[in-house]
Amino acid sequence: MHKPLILTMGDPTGVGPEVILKAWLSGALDGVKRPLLVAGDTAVLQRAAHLLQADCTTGEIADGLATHMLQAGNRRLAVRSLSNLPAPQLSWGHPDAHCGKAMLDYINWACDQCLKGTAAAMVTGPINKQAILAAGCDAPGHTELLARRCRTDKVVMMLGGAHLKVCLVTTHLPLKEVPDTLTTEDIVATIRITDSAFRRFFGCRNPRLAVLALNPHAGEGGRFGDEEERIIAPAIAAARQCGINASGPHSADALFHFAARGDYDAVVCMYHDQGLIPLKLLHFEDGVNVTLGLPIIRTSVDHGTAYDLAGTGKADCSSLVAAVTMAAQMAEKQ
Ligand SMILES: NC(=O)c1ccc[n+]([C@@H]2O[C@H](COP(=O)([O-])OP(=O)(O)OC[C@H]3O[C@@H](n4cnc5c(N)ncnc54)[C@H](O)[C@@H]3O)[C@@H](O)[C@H]2O)c1
Ligand SMILES: N[C@H](C(=O)O)[C@H](O)COP(=O)(O)O
Repeated sequence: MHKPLILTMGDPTGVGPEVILKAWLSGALDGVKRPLLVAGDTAVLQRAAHLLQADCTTGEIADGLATHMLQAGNRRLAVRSLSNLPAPQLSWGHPDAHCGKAMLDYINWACDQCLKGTAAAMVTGPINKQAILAAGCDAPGHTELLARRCRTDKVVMMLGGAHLKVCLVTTHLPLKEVPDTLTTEDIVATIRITDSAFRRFFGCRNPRLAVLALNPHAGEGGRFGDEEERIIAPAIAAARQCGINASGPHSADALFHFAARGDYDAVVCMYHDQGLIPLKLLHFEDGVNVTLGLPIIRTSVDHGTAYDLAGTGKADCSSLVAAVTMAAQMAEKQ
């Protein structure tokens, strides 16, 4: 029997519950060869089913990791109900600390199942970082939270679609702190983790990694900044010494064109928006967020809680479908 993929429901007041149900009800996940199990809250999922006008019933079960089952026609979805939120009273887009705690409980439980080997991978729905802070967790997102829980020092946030994959050296911090945060060691570690994950999970024998500059025109020989010469070029040289096919520092403005046409397997970016603007421009619908370097497999939707859409039934579930599909593919290579 295949181990399940656990889907964490994310913020109960955002679009997470809706995109999970939409993907399940549409049949878009039928091709996934592993059982799916939602770590969430049955009452909140029922509310999402109402929103989608789906005729969906809920029942209790005790079946492996599941405690409940949602049924719509002949479709069944296993659920581990980990919170008992007052679903009808939850206000769309306004998660309180109880919602924040629930989001954390879903993630921590799913992570622990993956660490124990009772699940093959986890796929996360979008959370609200303020709400988890209100519940006592100061991690800026899943990436850091999972790194801590798995006791892993260095992980890499990768977002990707068919045409472009970006790996970030720095993630959630003020832009003005980026230059002082970049170090040669951290860039080398990002390149190494990316290289190893692309060999293992994405079928690349010798991954072609483009490493970006920080400044315009790669610093223009020092005229527009010296991070390229001081920090980034030495990292590329060190990676190449280890046999990694890394090149750069490339000017960020032009490089994405060549990466998207297939000249590189991944682009190593110095900061969040450097990588995620081109990525979401090309792949907002079908992009997947993956944490590389963990001892477990974690993929995620590439979008957030979309409060402007929450409660309307209009959220697109393509990214969730892509994230589940990628988790299943990665699990085959575990
Ligand atoms: N994986 C995660 O947990 C994750 C990822 C990104 C952002 N976030 C969080 O989400 C919150 C909102 O962030 P944001 O506004 O930057 O990004 P967002 O992705 O929530 O919204 C940006 C825009 O994209 C649209 N959008 C998002 N998801 C969509 C979908 N499934 N279908 C159609 N349109 C969609 C929204 O309506 C909005 O116009 C923040 O708290 C952020 O930290 C969480
Ligand atoms: N930077 C991600 C994005 O914009 O999609 C996002 O905030 C996710 O962060 P975590 O996976 O760490 O929650």
